Amino acid sequence: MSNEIDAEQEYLTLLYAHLDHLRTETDTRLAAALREVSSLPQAMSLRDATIAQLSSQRAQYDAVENGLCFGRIDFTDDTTTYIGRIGLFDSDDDYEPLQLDWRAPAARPFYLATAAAPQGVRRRRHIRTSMRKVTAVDDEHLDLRDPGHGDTVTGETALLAALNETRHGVMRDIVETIQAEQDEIIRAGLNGVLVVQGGPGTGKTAVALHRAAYLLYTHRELLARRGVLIVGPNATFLKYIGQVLPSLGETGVLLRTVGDLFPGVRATRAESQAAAEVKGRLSMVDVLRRAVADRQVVPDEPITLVVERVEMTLRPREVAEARARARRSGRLHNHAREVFAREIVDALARQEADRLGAEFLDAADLADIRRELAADDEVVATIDDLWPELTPQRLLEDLYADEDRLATAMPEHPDAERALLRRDPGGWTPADAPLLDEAAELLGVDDREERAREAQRRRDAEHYAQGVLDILQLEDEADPDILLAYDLIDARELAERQEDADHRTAAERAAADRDWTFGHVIVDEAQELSAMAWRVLMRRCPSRSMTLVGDVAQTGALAGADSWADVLAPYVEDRWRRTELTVNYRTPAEIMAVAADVLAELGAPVEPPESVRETGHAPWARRTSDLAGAAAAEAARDAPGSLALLVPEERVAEIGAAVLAEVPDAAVGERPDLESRVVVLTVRQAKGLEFDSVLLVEPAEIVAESPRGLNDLYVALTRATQRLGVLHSADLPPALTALRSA
Ligand SMILES: Nc1ncnc2c1ncn2[C@@H]1O[C@H](COP(=O)(O)OP(=O)(O)OP(=O)(O)O)[C@@H](O)[C@H]1O
Repeated sequence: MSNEIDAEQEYLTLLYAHLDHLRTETDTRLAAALREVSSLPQAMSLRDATIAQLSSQRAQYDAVENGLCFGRIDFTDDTTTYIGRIGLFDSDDDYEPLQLDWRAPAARPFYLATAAAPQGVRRRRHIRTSMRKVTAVDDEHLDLRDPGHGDTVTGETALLAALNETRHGVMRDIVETIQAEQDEIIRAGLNGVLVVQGGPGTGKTAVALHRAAYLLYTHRELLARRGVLIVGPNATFLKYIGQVLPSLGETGVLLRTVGDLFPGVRATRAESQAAAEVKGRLSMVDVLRRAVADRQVVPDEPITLVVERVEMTLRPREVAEARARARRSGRLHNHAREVFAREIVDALARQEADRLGAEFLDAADLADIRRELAADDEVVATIDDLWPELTPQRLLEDLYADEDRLATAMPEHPDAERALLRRDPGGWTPADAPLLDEAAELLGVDDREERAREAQRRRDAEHYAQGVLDILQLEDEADPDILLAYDLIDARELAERQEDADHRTAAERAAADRDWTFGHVIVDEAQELSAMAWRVLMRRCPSRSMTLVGDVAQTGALAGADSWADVLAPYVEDRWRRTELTVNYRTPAEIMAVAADVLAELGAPVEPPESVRETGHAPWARRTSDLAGAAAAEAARDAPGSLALLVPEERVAEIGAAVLAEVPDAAVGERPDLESRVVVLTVRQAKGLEFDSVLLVEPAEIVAESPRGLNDLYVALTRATQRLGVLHSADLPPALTALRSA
């Protein structure tokens, strides 16, 4: 085998030499572009675009430094293909491929070929490396006639080696060992809604991220322009997965929680599960509609105004008429305010005309009266009281702070009303963000000034572009057969091209723009999203090009989903595809046997995934009257790898303090550092994460804490890659019988 390693080392060295050459070449071009100076804005804009493109290229070369090449397939016709993180080509040999990008169609047999369906592959080789050194090769012989068949298929495969590695709080890519059922999903077509249902540890997150990388590679032009959005359940999770796409050389993807999708709002405030559940209900659309309507006021009594020392009266009937007209205009609240204001001014102008004697006034006099009234402070203030211009933030803050407003907006739900009442403004919760977004849809942003500025800017740009074309025309009075710039492009088009000179990535532009629509949206832990959150995502993706990965047996949020069909019916009816992942790569069989009983008790319409391996570590349970002390002692033990203590919400403070006393660098709190060896978390925080060992504290309490407590228990049990222990003072929940007998 050492000969084989030497041979692969030689090839790998050649590949790295190519990578180094590409780096140097890019650096040289980058330096040249940076030196370029021109007084022509177009030239500078082109320069900036070149710099942006070269910098991103350079970042990609750095990103693929580790594990540049990881595979090789030998075909029965004696050809060989190397597979790696990016494609490399030999410029001295007609650009023959030296290695294929893992996403290229020709690389597929590396992931799909089996002994039963070898696809012309004789041997698949996993090349394991450390830095730039080959450390091992694992061969699989797929052609049964091959003399080497049977020699090396035993022993630790690259997959098991990857699965048994210790975890350090940061998710890694799986590009070297993607399995066939995962590959099918990663490479599924771009269009339509694809649901990936899969039990814990089946690689849903990994598949979602690799799918993003695959789609960006395959549909680069469209997706670089429109952007890809990946939605995850919380900031800790996004940090956990944040390195995977960059390690695959892809940086232009927007990673967000739903709470962060409303531009300018960071939803970090905490709230009760009950309040979040109410805010997630679809009926909140009507609640917000009523809340807006409630801000369009008709007074019970006439209003007296003093304009220019003259007393005027605005009668409820006149306001009601103005409101009816404004509502009938069909415009959004902030836009219809203009109609309302005009009607109120008209009503006051009629009074003034009557006072002065209408028969003595001509049209110009009436227009003057209207203008003066419309500019009068007291009139403006009155209109503001009756039909205020509202931001989404103000609408929600005022609603939450006022029992009467809540009662009007939610007449059928007194309990829900109480859940929403809060008097201190102090920030937004994740469940508020979809409501702010919905409110923005109902209110409309008064962007007239912004639009006027934009129109003027466009006119200026076109005017300038026309000047440039005129100059080119003068300079090029040459052969009429030669196509010139102005034959191909007009001023408007040239101006539009300059617009593209906004060199922020699509992800950066999208993050700042509520009206942005993405080329593709990927949702992880999609079962957690509320009906209101789905509305936001569907607005951001009218093409419905979406990948939704999740597990309806792991739903923890009270507003989350029990069924994919229920979630999707309002948007695509039954026009969506469902696919399933069935193999659990994380949780060993010993732990999955315990978790499967909980799943059965849950009664969710899904099968437990099958574990790909055993570890030989039996899960254990121990009763103790001192939970915090026992948990801290376990945390202090010198066990290998990472350890998560998963504890009931109510006990985080107590157990966190006890653990910190023993292990001062343990991570505890709302934004824990997952790279710490010991972490104390609630199940909500641990969703989607994994650790070498898990210590579950008082499972009965975790079950009791939420109507979805059994789902939470299922999630908690399936977080470990190696070992599971349980500490309890109360009886274990009945679903943990297997553990009891263990
Ligand atoms: N093909 C693979 N090769 C190597 N590791 C894999 C593979 N598939 C999955 N894994 C590993 O299995 C673990 C679980 O994967 P992942 O977190 O994507 O699962 P999940 O389905 O999202 O789980 P959950 O539903 O519990 O959040 C990760 O460590 C991942 O790297």
